[in-house]
Amino acid sequence: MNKVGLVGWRGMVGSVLMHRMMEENDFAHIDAHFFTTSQTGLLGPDFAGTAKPLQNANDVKALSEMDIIISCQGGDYTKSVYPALRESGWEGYWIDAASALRMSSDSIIVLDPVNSDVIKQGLEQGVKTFVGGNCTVSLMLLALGGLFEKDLVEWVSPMTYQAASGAGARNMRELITQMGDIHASVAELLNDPGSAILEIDKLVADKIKSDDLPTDQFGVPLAGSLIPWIDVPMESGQSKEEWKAQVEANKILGSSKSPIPIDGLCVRIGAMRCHSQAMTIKLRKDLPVDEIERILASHNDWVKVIPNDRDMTAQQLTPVNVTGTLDIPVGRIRKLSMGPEYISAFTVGDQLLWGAAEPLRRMLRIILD
Ligand SMILES: NC(=O)C1=CN([C@@H]2O[C@H](COP(=O)(O)OP(=O)(O)OC[C@H]3O[C@@H](n4cnc5c(N)ncnc54)[C@H](OP(=O)(O)O)[C@@H]3O)[C@@H](O)[C@H]2O)C=CC1
Ligand SMILES: N[C@@H](CC(=O)OP(=O)(O)O)C(=O)O
Repeated sequence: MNKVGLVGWRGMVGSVLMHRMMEENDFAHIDAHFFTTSQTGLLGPDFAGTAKPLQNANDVKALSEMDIIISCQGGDYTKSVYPALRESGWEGYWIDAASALRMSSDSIIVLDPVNSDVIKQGLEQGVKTFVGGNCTVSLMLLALGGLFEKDLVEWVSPMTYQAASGAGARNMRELITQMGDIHASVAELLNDPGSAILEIDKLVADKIKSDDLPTDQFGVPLAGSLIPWIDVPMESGQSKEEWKAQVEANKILGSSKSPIPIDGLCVRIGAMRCHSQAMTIKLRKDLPVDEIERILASHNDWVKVIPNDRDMTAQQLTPVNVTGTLDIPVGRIRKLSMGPEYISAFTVGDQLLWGAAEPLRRMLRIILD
């Protein structure tokens, strides 16, 4: 059985990965070894049967005994350990959730329902480094996979509505704390049906702007507000999250030599773990909406076309409906007034499942099979 080293298994992404690996019985196919950067020697988890002491995730020699390593530990860890591991002569498979190695020429960004051909070819050519894509990119490609596969997309402008989880576990906690503090500041007035809504609104606005709302993680209030900037600035004026859309999507699709333009604004909103995206798409030709829907729906097992109907949209095309599932609903598909080749679409996906953990465990199974 292949020895598989798991690093970052107790973090947020890692925990979701462990849960999915248990659901899919992945541990029955591997000899799992658990590593840590901070708890070496403590008893590890029992996902794979018997719990064993945790190994040191910075010990290159111990890592080099693995056939496959999956890391959800983050980019700093990858940057510090991966080069030393490869320099030591290790030729195993490295599967990573972090962005650090995504754009390297010797890595492949994995999203097998969309790029199984690129993955297969890479494996045949001896590629050993496989990285999960940025969450918004993977979720967009799963939703629009049918149109990309048939080369029907001239360009896409995705405008995102990204959940707090993308910024990390502490940010999720901060969002909930902000929500609670805001509610607490007007709880008495809310309980009084005769109270004036403008008074409540003023107190809420004062609370959100006040220094006592916790903002250590996001830097500014998110509850009752939004943040139209994610990640660091690029010279182009894009945020790094916006820059990733085109470069990563085209690398996944294998179209980097003549890239499809993909660009829009990325916005953090007060959702918990589902990213949503409103997309303007220019098609290469005028297609009827029902044909577009058929192409989208038949691309993979997780995409689900939601008819452009008010009630169905409000019930099904939401973070609340999608959270904790692998579903990729896509709806609001209609022609835009700019012309017959212009369509809108809206999609939602769980950014910890298809956005982070799921492509990694599927890559593991592809290597094992
Ligand atoms: N959050 C996201 O949406 C996405 C994240 N990623 C990538 O995954 C990386 C990890 O992200 P994420 O899972 O959110 O990070 P977390 O902060 O949840 O976990 C990272 C590591 O922190 C250590 N840690 C310290 N204290 C605790 C604690 N109380 N509970 C759990 N872990 C603890 C663990 O390492 P140890 O056991 O060694 O101490 C853990 O593996 C990111 O840096 C990013 O590169 C990729 C896609 C999406
Ligand atoms: N940046 C994403 C989450 C993430 O971890 O992205 P990446 O894997 O590209 O670093 C967000 O904030 O929603």
